[in-house]
Amino acid sequence: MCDLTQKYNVPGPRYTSYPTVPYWDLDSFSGKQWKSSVLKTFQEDPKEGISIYIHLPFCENMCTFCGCHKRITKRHEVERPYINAVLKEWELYCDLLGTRPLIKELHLGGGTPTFFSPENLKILIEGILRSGKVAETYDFSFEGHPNNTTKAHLQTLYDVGFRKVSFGVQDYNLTVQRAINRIQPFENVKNVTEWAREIGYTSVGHDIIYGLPFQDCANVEETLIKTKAIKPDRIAFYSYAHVPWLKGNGQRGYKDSDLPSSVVKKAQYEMGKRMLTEFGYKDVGMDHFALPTDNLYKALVQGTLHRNFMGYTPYKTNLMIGLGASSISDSWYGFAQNVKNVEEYENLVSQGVIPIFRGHILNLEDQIVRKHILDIMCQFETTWTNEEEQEVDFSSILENLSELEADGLVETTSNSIKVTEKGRPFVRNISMAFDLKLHRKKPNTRIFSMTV
Ligand SMILES: C=Cc1c2[nH]c(c1C)Cc1[nH]c(c(CCC(=O)O)c1C)Cc1[nH]c(c(C)c1CCC(=O)O)Cc1[nH]c(c(C)c1C=C)C2
Ligand SMILES: C[C@H]1O[C@@H](n2cnc3c(N)ncnc32)[C@H](O)[C@@H]1O
Ligand code: MET
Ligand code: SF4
Repeated sequence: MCDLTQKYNVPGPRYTSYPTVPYWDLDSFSGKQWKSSVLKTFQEDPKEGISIYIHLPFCENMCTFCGCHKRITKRHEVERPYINAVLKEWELYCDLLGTRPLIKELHLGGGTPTFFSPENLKILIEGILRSGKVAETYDFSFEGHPNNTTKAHLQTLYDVGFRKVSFGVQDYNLTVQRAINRIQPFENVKNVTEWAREIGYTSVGHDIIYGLPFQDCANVEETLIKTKAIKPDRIAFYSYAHVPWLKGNGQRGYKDSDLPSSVVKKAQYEMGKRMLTEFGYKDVGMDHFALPTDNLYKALVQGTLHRNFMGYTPYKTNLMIGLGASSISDSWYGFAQNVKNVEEYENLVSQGVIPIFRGHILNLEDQIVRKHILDIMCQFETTWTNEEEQEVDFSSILENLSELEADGLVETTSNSIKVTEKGRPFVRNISMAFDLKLHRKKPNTRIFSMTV
């Protein structure tokens, strides 16, 4: 296993989208095209419903491992103007759609959604729901910080329809916590998990990371043993993505040599996977484990699992609107990203402008490749048709896969591939074989994190 780990430990995308952001064709994108692609998808099937992602970018403290877009502040006066801007942006989209959309999925991410007071979160959600209708089956979720999530946060969001929450845990070891500037006692995680259950949340998730600075196998083991004691319904078991070159993400305070080697990292993953399986969790797909009772695992079994910018989700909608600074929207025919700076975001919205600054419209080849990458990520297999072969160079994809096949990670036929059990930890590498844009133009600077 070690040899394969070293062989396949290369920089690679996480495929929350295809094409990945660095490969968007910015020149042929315009706001006008974006709006018409949103409208086209919405009108194709208004009953399908839409997903909404809301980015809430503030945190009180900077965790130095974090790769998310956030702004560190203790000034809570920022809450109201930000929420007003998000509601205004939502109004701009509702005007474009011309009718109250059906909302199937709503996710609050960050940053730290629980930086905001329960009252302000209530204003936000009620404002969103006023211009939309909630679908019969719906999924509302948020990311909570165990250090500042209160019973009032959990109750308030429950009352407006939230049933799913995930908490950032990362690691329980104090040395690791000091290195990532995130002191977070087990008690805090236990409390918020228990409160969520008492209130009636049906899915509580914990995010755990391996590959953190100063973290060895024993730390991951200890973290998972503690986790077992409170048995969250879902566990995101992430590989630490070291991308200090991304502007403003704050990854600092430790040296590259403080990070576990790729061999240790792989051992942490293997051990974690073994332990989680013993504890009764199912491997759902890249990074995700769930109890068999959780709807993410049920979606995997039923073949309805989907992946978008929020990660894995049990529901697929073709239209996903991302609100807030830095959010990415997906209209199925295109992607668009909002400006990242909070002031610029608020200014543009107040002028009545949908605040996107870049995007990509998918051509036919992109659409076909995206479908197969999604199938690999969500179903671990995919099959293509003769018609698709007219548009996409599958022979070069098969060629890209030949080495992965020789290593026993995939099984291929002339028009299909299946990821083997041994190949599962390498889904990023397998997806890369389909990424024709990456093969045509290899990045000449560092962009992606390592795949292991
Ligand atoms: C809560 C924070 C977020 C996490 N993922 C996203 C957010 C807002 C969404 C997201 N993740 C990436 C992109 C860029 C689009 C793309 O390249 O497909 C978006 C919009 C990719 C990404 N995520 C992380 C990194 C370092 C990158 C870019 C480069 C790469 O692909 O390696 C780090 C990271 N962020 C989150 C997780 C769980 C994670 C690493 C495991 C959460
Ligand atoms: C939303 C979740 O994203 C994860 N997360 C944030 N930044 C990184 C990173 N650089 N590497 C891996 N996981 C990360 C954390 O586990 C957080 O809780
Ligand atoms: N900010 C929260 C935490 O760190 C949610 C996950 S990170 C986006 O716990
Ligand atoms: S991990 Fe969460 S709390 Fe920490 S900086 Fe990132 S978004 Fe903020």
